Amino acid sequence: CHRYYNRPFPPSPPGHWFFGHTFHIPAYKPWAKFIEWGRSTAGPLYILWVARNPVIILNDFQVADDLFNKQRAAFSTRPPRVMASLCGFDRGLTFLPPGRSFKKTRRYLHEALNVRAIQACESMQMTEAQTYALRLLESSENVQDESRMLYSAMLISFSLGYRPPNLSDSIIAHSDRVAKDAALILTTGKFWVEFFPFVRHLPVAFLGSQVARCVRDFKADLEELITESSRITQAALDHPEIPASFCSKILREVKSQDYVETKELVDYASLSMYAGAVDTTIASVDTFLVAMMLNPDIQLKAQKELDNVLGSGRLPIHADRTSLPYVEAILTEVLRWNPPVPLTSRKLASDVDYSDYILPGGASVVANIWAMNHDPELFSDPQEFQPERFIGPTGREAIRLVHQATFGFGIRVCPGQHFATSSLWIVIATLLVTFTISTVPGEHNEPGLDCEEGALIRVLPYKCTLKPRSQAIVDALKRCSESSAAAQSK
Ligand code: HEM
Repeated sequence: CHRYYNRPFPPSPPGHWFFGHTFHIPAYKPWAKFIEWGRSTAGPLYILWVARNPVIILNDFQVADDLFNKQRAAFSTRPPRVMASLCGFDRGLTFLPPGRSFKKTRRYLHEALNVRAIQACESMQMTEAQTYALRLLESSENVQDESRMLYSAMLISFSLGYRPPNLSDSIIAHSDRVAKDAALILTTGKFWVEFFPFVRHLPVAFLGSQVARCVRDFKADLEELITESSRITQAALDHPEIPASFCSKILREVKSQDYVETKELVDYASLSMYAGAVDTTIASVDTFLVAMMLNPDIQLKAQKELDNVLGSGRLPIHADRTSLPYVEAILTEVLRWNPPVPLTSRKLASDVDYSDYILPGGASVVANIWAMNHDPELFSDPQEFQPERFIGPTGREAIRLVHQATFGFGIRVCPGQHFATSSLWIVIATLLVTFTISTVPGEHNEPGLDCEEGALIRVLPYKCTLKPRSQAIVDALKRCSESSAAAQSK
C-alpha cells in the first residue's frame, strides 16, 4: 500500500530506475562511497534504494546527534538480520531489539563497564600490556597474533575469570569463530537473504546450499562456544575461592528462580562483549603501530613526554594518564584516523520529520562514523595523522567529539568504551616507553592502513621493527612479570 507524505524524502544520488543503488554499494570500504555520493550529488543526509527499500545515510555528526541521540526512541532498533535470526545470533546484544532482555543486558554491562567500575580492571590491563611487551621483546615477527592474544586474554579473563595460556586455547578459538561469524552476518551484501526478510520463515534447505551451510556452521560454532564458556563459569561457581568474573559475579548473586533466564542473558552478554571488543581494539593497536612507523617525529615527542613524567626505567600506570596529554592525543587520533567501526545502523521505528524532509518509518538509517571523523569542517587535513589537533584550548572539545562519534550513539552507544580507552591507553603508553617502533629495513612497501572487506576494520598484515629503548626498561618489564607470576601462583 502507498503512504502519503507531506514533505519530500531526502535527495538521492543517481541510481538504476528499478534496482536503485542495490548493486552500487561496494563491499570494500562502503563508507568511502557514501562520502563520495554525499559530496558529489546528495549532501550530508540522503537516501539510497536497496532492493527497493529505503536506506538513509548520515554523513554529518550534527545530524546523527540530532537523530540518534536526541530522538532515541525512534532510533533504537537495528535493521533485522535474517542470518542472525536463522543462526540464533539474534540473542546477542548487537542484534537485540529494545525490550526486557536488551534492558537487562545493557544494565549488566553498564554495571561492569562504567568509568568507576572499570578501575577494578586496571591492574589486569596493565599486567596484560606488560606481558604483551615482553613477548614482543622476544619477537615482533607476529605482532598481529600477539595483539590478538593480548585482547583475547583480557576479555576472557574479564568475562569468565579464566586466563587462556595461548592462542590455540579452545575458548579463544571458539570465541574468534563466533566473532568472525557475527562480522560476516553484519557485512552488507554478504548473504542475499538479507534483501528478502520474509524468507526467514522458509525452511533453511530452500535457501540454497551456501546459506544452508553457513547456518549449520554458525549455529554449531555458537553452541560450542556457549558449552565451553558455561563449563568455565560452572567451575568458577563450584569454587567460591576463585575471584569473581563478570559472569560468575552475576550468577552468584541471582535468585534461584531467575537462574535459567539470567544464565542465558549472561552467556550472550559475554559473547557480545568478546565480539564487540577484540577486533575493534586490535584494529586500534594496528593503527597505532602503523601511525608510529609513518611518523617518527610524533613518536619521539610522545617518548620525551613519557620520559619527563616517568623518569628512566619506570613503566607507566593508569594513574599517569592525566599527566600525559600528548599520549592521550595520540590515542584519540588513532580512534579518529581509523575508526574500527566505520558504520553503524538503525531501523527507523516511525516517520520522523527532519529539516525539510520526512524520513519514512521502517527505513534503515546508517551513521557514517568514518565520514564524521574525516569531516574537514571539524578536523583540518583529516587524512593526516596529527595528534596536535587535540592539544591547546580547543583540544578537550575535539577529544569529546571523537569519542562521541567513534563509540556510537543513543541507547546503543558502545557499552565497552571505557574498557576500550583505558586498555588502549596502557597498551600504547607501555609500547612507547619500551620500544622504538620503525619499518623493517629492506621492506619496500610503505606501511599503510589498508583493510579487509567487511563491517569492521581489520588492518591487512604488515611488518614492523620493535627495538628496545633501554636495558633499564627491559629489566623493569622482567621484574613486573616475575612479581605478577608470583602473585598468581599464591
Ligand atoms: C576501540 C574500540 C571500540 C570501538 C571503536 C567500538 C565502537 C562501537 C560502536 C560504534 C558500536 C555501535 C554503537 C551504535 O550502534 O551506535 C559498538 C557497539 C558495541 N560495542 Fe563497542 N567498540 C569498541 C570496543 C568495545 C569493547 C572493549 C567492548 C566490550 C568490553 C564493546 C562492546 C560492544 C557491544 C556489546 C556493542 C553492542 C551494543 C548494542 O547494540 O546495544 N566494544 N561499539
